[in-house]
Amino acid sequence: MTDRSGAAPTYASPRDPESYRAGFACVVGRPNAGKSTLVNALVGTKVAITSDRPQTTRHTIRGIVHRDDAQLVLVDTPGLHRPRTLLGNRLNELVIGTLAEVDVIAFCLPSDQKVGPGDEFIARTLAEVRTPVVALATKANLVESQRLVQHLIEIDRLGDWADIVPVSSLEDYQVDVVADVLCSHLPVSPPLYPEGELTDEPDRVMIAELVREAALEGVRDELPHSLAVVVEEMVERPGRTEKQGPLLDVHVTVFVERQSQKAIVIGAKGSRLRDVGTRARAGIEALLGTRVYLDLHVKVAKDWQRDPKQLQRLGF
Ligand SMILES: Nc1nc2c(ncn2[C@@H]2O[C@H](COP(=O)(O)OP(=O)(O)OP(=O)(O)O)[C@@H](O)[C@H]2O)c(=O)[nH]1
Repeated sequence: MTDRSGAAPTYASPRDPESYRAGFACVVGRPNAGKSTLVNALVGTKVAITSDRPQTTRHTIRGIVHRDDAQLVLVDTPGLHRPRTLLGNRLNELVIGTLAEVDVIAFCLPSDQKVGPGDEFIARTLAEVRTPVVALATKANLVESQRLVQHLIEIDRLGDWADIVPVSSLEDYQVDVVADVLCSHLPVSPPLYPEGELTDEPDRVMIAELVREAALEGVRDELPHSLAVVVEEMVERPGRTEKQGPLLDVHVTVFVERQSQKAIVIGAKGSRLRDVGTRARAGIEALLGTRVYLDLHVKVAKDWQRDPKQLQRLGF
């Protein structure tokens, strides 16, 4: 693969090629289990989008952990959940396909919640693939030690795990242990990606996620499941002087399912959409390192979650 500038990539020179490991890990768990936060803690910078609302991670986002002894490529999956709509089905197909291809799976089970039917569903799915699974008691800082022990026992009963590790991504408790354990399951291999690369997610997907995150912020209804974002076009504005500097025009469409949801996203006299645009633009400028003019449109695509044609158009 080539990097964005087109220059020849520099690969890490492993200290000991005989023992250097590299491979893929997939992070699964029910919605809100702490998957994205774990990926960010492992990689050490924000690559996946977190929110306190379930299922905000629609796309598979990779973060890459570079170590002296290993390179761990993390695949952050959408919430693995029981399919209710066609979208749910597609997501689960995507997740299962990914599970079979990776070298190790991290299964997140939040310590502040009992092991439940959602976790059992995922455990059954994991039992179908041969990939080793490391079970993680996430958000360990949220509970007393007695409750944590109980949680670890419940996890142990749930399936056949390669390891079980309690972790808190926010408190940086045992994040390094999780990295060690995941790396121990990778094959001996030269590095797969150039050093310093954190994510190979295309800019468009990251931009769409930034807009989606901004559009969801503070909305207290069922919008998360009804919102999809498409980056239609990214073009450099012609005729800019050197003094003005480059400006990138980014045209984005936010799809909602119903007219009422469109009104929520736009807000009174467009006030909310302007805020969404301002927040998202700041993130996009930070991501791309250039000034951006963000053009946001909200469109109603009726029942897009259930319509195969619409799903394809929206990139699912
Ligand atoms: N206290 C505490 N909260 C955490 C920890 N890890 C994650 N959280 C919180 O749990 C919530 C969900 O975390 P995410 O990382 O977005 O969860 P996710 O599994 O990626 O969620 P989906 O994308 O919905 O599947 C967020 O509000 C996080 O801040 C932790 O170690 N301690």
